[in-house]
Amino acid sequence: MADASASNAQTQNGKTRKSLRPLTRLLPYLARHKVMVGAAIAALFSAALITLVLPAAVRRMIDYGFGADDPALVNSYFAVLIVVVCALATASSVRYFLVMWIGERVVSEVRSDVFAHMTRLSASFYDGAKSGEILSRLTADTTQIKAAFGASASLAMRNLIMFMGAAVMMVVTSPRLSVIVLAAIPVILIPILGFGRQVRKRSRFAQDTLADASAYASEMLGSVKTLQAFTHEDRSAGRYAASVEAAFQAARKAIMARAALTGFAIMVIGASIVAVLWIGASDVFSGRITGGELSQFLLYSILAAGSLAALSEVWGELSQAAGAAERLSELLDIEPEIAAPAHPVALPETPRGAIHFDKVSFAYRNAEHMPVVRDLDLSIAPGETVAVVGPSGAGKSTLFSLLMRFYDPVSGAIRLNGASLTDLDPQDLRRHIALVPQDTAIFGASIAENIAYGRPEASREEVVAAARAALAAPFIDAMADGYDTMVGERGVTLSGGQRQRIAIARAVLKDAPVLLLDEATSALDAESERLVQQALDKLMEGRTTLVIAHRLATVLKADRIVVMEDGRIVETGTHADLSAAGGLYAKLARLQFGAEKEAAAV
Ligand SMILES: Nc1ncnc2c1ncn2[C@@H]1O[C@H](COP(=O)(O)OP(=O)(O)OP(=O)(O)O)[C@@H](O)[C@H]1O
Repeated sequence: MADASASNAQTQNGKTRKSLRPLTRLLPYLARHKVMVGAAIAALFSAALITLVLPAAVRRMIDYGFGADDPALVNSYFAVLIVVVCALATASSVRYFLVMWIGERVVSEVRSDVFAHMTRLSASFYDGAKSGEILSRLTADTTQIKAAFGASASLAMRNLIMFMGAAVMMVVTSPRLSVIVLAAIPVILIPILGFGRQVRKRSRFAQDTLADASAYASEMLGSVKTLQAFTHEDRSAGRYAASVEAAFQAARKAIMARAALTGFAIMVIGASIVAVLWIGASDVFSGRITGGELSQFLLYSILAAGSLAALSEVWGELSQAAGAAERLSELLDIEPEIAAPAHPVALPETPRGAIHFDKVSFAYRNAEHMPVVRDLDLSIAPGETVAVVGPSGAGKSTLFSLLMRFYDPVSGAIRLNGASLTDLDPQDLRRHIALVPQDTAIFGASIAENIAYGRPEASREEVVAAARAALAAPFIDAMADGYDTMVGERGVTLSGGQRQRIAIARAVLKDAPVLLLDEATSALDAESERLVQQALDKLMEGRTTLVIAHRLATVLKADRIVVMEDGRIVETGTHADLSAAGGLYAKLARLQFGAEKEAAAV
């Protein structure tokens, strides 16, 4: 799989980038707005053509208007000029509106598509990706594309039309002088292409560096308390500054290449204009052309030169946007590993869930040589509660991930209600499972919205009922705005016990037949733990429950205890059986629950 950082490295060597071709990826977005694009092109053509009329009008004024010594004629020329100027103003403003509209429209659709795509990528992609870097692609790269599709593309087209029109008119006005000017064009164009490649390479590098810096910033700001606790302020600031500096240096090089390109273009163009004036002036003296014709020619050559200079700048910008489009394409090209099959089986509905692990083996992709689950067989009857215990790193949470189909087993099969998970639509599967994780994700929204995450269409009454069932209602009612209280980003304003009860309320609302509980006791005081335990007991009633158990109360209540070690099930039975057997469970129970027993005895 091409993870984000690996693909950076792959494209940084420049092999895959030679042209503006990545921009073609965006053409389907333009195709959705054919009318606006057509109107923009029409406005663009009109504005360019009107501009091309101006020098001819000036020439007629000089040669006939002033020469004819007829004020009425001069007046009519000026009147026509005003009309031309009005038409130019209208066409230009319409062009500006349409072109900018298209830029904004396309980029908002690209952003939505990239985000939607990212939400579907599998867990294994995120194991190796940096969310900050992806965020940078979503914002910085799309902004560059907006510039390209808005201003730059229209500038390019306008200047191309202007250049071609002006060049034709130059030849019409004076073929002799045109030869001098047109001879300079290849001298300008060839270096432009060379510089363009340089700019593209360097700006891609600048964007990549910036994305790395963003990834670092978002990670550090996300755990700012740890950062401050270890007094890493200066070190982190230094590291970020160094990344930003590297991005600046890369950008500086890109700017230098562009500056050199602009200077070079202006020099060659200016020199050829001076040469034209020189020769043209002597032609006027010798009567080969009129003063008006020379003015007209000069205006056209200035237009042509201006367009060419603008084109060289636009080429740089479009190249930058091509780099950005390429980075986004890389993201869009990553296929989710876990996807619904072409013809997903509908999950057989039974009141509760029956789960089968059949010779399941699994290793994480980034540690393929280290199987985390080995040849595991486990059947859980509908409505049964199975407690999974085992030392840290035994593979307990991985079992949950496999059941939610965040990953697929390397071998073996997992079945829910008799259907293999790989035959199901993952969304259908996950609708049947409620997960209460160890570390609950709380979002920067209201308490009610956070609970409704379990079932977004739930009514306020249902949310309140779920909060009551999860014993979260008392602390929510005590808050200033009750269910409308906004919690800080990632729920920083809630305590550990409160967060867990919100997670339980979500699961209550989801009302799924299978419940996966990852117990966490470390964050809770005795009172909160009692409340959380009561809420969980209620939630487990009548559901098939798989619980990673850390509490004695849970294992005592479970129908069966499964003991895992090194990805294998090493013991199965009840608390009494396993304690008597004197194996791993007896040892774990002594260590883990011994203190609880003593506390209970006091
Ligand atoms: N995303 C991942 N990528 C690579 N390895 C992982 C990943 N998640 C977990 N592991 C590894 O898999 C092994 C099992 O982890 P798992 O979280 O399933 O254990 P656990 O029994 O739930 O442990 P704990 O009780 O400490 O939560 C560990 O060695 C861990 O390092």
